[in-house]
Amino acid sequence: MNPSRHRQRRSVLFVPASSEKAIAKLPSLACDAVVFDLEDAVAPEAKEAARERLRAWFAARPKDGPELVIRVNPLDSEWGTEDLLAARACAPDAVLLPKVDTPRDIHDFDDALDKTDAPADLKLWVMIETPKAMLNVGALAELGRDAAARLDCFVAGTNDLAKETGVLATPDRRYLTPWLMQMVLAARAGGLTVLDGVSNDFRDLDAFARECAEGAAMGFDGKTLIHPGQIEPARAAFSPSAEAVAEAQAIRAAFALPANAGRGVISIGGRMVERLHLAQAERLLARAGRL
Ligand SMILES: CC(C)(COP(=O)(O)OP(=O)(O)OC[C@H]1O[C@@H](n2cnc3c(N)ncnc32)[C@H](O)[C@@H]1OP(=O)(O)O)[C@@H](O)C(=O)NCCC(=O)NCCSC(=O)C[C@H](O)C(=O)O
Ligand SMILES: [Mg+2]
Repeated sequence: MNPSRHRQRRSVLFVPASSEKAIAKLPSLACDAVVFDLEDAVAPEAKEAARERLRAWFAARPKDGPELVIRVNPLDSEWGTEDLLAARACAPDAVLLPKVDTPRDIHDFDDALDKTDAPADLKLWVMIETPKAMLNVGALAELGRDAAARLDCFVAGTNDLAKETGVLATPDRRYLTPWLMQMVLAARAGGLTVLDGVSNDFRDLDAFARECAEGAAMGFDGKTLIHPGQIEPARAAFSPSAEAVAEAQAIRAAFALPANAGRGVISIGGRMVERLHLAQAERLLARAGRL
């Protein structure tokens, strides 16, 4: 398994690459990953200066800190090639590709990266935000099954999905939820991490905490964020809770009892617990241990 797939991606903050002020704020922020945006958050006339700002920032990048990602414009847009070259020069941990429709788009981008002699450990994240990407999400995820593949992470683009489909983005996300679940399922099949979409209403942190809890329950690994105030609620929601850790420890302890050594299924507190639950508990404890 690719080591980057074990990284925590609970809180993933978008930062417009054009915003000097937002970039200057980064050392004080405790998010798991930062996505420097060259796409929708940057006006056409500001793209070139934004690339230059990124080059300068990455040249003095801190040794430790969050995972660093650059979102480029699509390769076939007027900014795509320059963005790709700037990303290559910055050497982030990953590049995030928006508006992907088909596996061909990923192959083309991968080939373009190879032509720049990009290192094999430069990862590729992909926005799932078009109707075609939704229809192809299983085939897109398949590309992550190869251990050497760059493809590492799906990011839900709920704003673009709403725009392209006409679906109403209600606060409870009732019309978007089936597609989000499909994305989680596909990501699991392909061994990818998968991040929930952004919440635009960044001042309402109660609603945001509910949306994070919902995203965690849906199986997302973390949430993409647009504002520093969203970091802490996301971190909390996507970390194993004290109750979940205690329950996992109880399952581990029960199976460690000599009386249960040869048993596949036991009962704990009136509930059936099988060895698959033990495996699940071990995974949760390992994750909690890494945090
Ligand atoms: C949404 C914002 C424009 C709001 O900005 P602002 O009004 O400045 O907020 P505050 O005054 O509350 O900011 C307080 C301080 O925090 C800094 N700040 C704000 N946002 C960020 C950030 N994202 N990263 C780092 N620092 C940030 C401010 O500079 C203030 O600093 P200080 O005064 O020194 O204390 C703004 O939050 C913003 O631009 N957010 C990011 C927007 C973005 O990147 N959008 C693109 C990605 S989302 C997307 O495209 C989704 C997807 O593709 C889809 O289809 O759904
Ligand atoms: Mg988008």
